[in-house]
Amino acid sequence: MTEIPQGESVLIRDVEIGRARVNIRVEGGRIAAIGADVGGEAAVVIEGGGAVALPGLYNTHTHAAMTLLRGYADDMPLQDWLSTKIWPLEAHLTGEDVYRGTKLACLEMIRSGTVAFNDMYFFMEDAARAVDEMGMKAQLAYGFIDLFDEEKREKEIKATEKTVAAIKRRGNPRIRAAVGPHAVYTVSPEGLRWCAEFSRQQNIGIHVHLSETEGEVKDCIEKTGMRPPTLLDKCGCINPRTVAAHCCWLDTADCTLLGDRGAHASHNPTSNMKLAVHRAMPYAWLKDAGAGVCLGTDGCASNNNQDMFEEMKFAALLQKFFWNSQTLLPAEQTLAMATANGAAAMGFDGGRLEKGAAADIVLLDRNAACNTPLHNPVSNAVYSCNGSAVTTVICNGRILMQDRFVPGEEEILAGARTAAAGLLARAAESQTEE
Ligand SMILES: C[C@H]1O[C@@H](n2cnc3c(N)ncnc32)[C@H](O)[C@@H]1O
Ligand SMILES: [Zn+2]
Repeated sequence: MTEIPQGESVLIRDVEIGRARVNIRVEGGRIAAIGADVGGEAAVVIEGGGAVALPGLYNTHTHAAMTLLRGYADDMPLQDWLSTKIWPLEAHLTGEDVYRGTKLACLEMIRSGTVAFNDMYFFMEDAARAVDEMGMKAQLAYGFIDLFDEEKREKEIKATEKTVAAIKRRGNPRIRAAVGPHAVYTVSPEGLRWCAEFSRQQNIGIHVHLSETEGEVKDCIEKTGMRPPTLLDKCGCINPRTVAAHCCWLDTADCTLLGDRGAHASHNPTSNMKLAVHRAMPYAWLKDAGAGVCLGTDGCASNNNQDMFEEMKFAALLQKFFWNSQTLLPAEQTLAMATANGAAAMGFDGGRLEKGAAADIVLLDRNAACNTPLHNPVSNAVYSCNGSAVTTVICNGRILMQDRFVPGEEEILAGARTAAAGLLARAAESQTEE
């Protein structure tokens, strides 16, 4: 088999949702019916054999093509890591690299049950091509970094306009454009204001890094007299279309601001622990304030994989550990962060196993060790399994993986290896020229 048979109608027979054994009928990319008696003719029939069914996972913060940088620079402080290792290597990236790196990220995400991701990177037209081919959903933003320089700002504005136009031109409802002002320490207030205005005009999302480190907050206060969320808000960047990644160093007033504006905070516990940002996103304050709280992996240079099952476990554990509470972020809420909340943050209709919702469905091996015994499928999904328990993934009714088969896997891996080697060779060559 080189392709997976697809059809307008899909019948998934005998899966477990909660404590019930049911069938799921998919029509035209949506869930048409769920129930023990659901049946009828279908173009494609999947035998679940009692597999655990979950909603597809939504990864709300990543830099997908950074798969190519996996293992390139570890165990360093964040600013040092970005400025001495990551940015110098990224300067050598090509569109083809981003295409191949994003294909690898999609493969990894599909294999671990993710159907949609929120991406901020460069050469996003090439990322869009990768997403299109892989059948996932994504919100793609060009990483806007003007470094407080006017000339650079003009270039970033042009690059953002070009990216958004190209993505919109595709007319693919699975692929959305967003603006991506990187952070308050890399984008001038003028740049932030332009991003806010452009996203309003274009009716697209905003994807930004926010209050990741204590240093970021201190510097921002010193320079502007404002905490990062207030500065972003003054520039128009905090609203219901905003996904703010990290949000580690928020105080209660910051959380109230995000909640009042209806913005979304993407928790990235693995990256935060690895980069030792020394504080966990205040989940309880954000939730009390009414902000959206969702979950992301961050890029592979700080994670170093794209497995949202691992991310769920780390989120639930980090919250408990850091805030010293055994009851904080229970399994059900963790799964909601990774599914329905993520879909809401990205403006997609999905992440729910309900009639009428987009058919984003993930099946987990019922007989895997991590699912044995099956007292509580949600507990197993969050605390016991990782992405390798996933056997079948459906996104908007299209089957992206069936019985652990993803079309084109070998070529994707070979392409990414070649791209990664080429990238490092170009960087080394330019060093010897200097
Ligand atoms: C879009 C830009 O964001 C950078 N990037 C990757 N990981 C992080 C992080 N944890 N914090 C800030 N920036 C990051 C990418 O390396 C790229 O330069
Ligand atoms: Zn990031």
